[in-house]
Amino acid sequence: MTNTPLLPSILLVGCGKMGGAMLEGWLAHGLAPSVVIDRHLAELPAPHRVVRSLEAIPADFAPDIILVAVKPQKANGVLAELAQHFPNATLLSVMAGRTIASLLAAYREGNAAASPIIIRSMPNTPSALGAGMSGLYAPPEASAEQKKQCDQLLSAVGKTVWVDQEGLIDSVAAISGSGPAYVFLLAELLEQAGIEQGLDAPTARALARGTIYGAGQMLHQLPTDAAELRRNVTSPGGTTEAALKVLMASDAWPQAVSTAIAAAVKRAKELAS
Ligand SMILES: NC(=O)C1=CN([C@@H]2O[C@H](COP(=O)(O)OP(=O)(O)OC[C@H]3O[C@@H](n4cnc5c(N)ncnc54)[C@H](OP(=O)(O)O)[C@@H]3O)[C@@H](O)[C@H]2O)C=CC1
Ligand SMILES: O=C(O)[C@@H]1CCC=N1
Repeated sequence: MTNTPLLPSILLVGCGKMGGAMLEGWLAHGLAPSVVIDRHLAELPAPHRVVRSLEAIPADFAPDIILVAVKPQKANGVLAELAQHFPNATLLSVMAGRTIASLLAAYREGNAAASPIIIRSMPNTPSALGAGMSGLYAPPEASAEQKKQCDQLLSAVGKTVWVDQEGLIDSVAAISGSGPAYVFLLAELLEQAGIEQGLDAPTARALARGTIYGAGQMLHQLPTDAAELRRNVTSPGGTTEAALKVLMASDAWPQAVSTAIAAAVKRAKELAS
């Protein structure tokens, strides 16, 4: 554990791939005593606790933030239960698509008098390594302190940006929430293409992964535009130019990426309720 100040205390509901990735980062950072509701996790380092159900949460536990990281389609039941235990909670949702209005309606199914503040976020799995990229949106009724606590949590595991319209969280989901999957697909495809071109599998894998890591480091560390970094690799009449003529044809990557991102945003809107 580092000497940095403790992060806000949380009740983490849903400790799967995304909840688990963030928890890994937070535990490395120093989290105020927190509780995770999970059916699979065996234990957590003290003073944190894992419980199997809401009923098992210590009666005096009052988390700063309830972080909901279950599937958007499966949230209603647990939201209604949470509303009975924590009617005026600050909720941080990482669920793709689910709107604040739909989350509030589900909360009030469990307790009509509940009045939670719901902030939406869209993190990504590199948060497990402290290299996350998250977008957040807070409604006007959220206080500066509530926004600060949510930002602290996500800043502890990477970078954050705030958007000023709730609908833009769906765009964030399509770019950076899902984004690691696009990069991992590129790694898979580069590796396969390397094998097709005669490399043995471990060599193709090392080249593909090492290249994405190195290019990512350049994007991370240098202020240079991506387009200029690309041009710096592209010798006139050389190998890169030959490959980019294929990839940059208007009906190739430019169209495919734009269409793919639009499909992700459309899916987020379908998950709204
Ligand atoms: N994966 C990603 O890269 C990202 C995901 N998200 C969002 O994160 C959320 C979770 O996604 P992901 O982690 O991939 O999904 P997972 O299925 O890996 O995780 C969901 C977890 O929630 C648990 N769960 C379900 N119901 C309850 C409950 N009532 N109480 C406690 N735990 C419960 C599930 O347990 P069980 O398996 O036993 O049902 C599971 O462990 C989604 O809303 C998604 O939109 C956001 C950004 C990125
Ligand atoms: O695929 C999904 O719906 C979630 C949200 C962003 C990444 N994973």
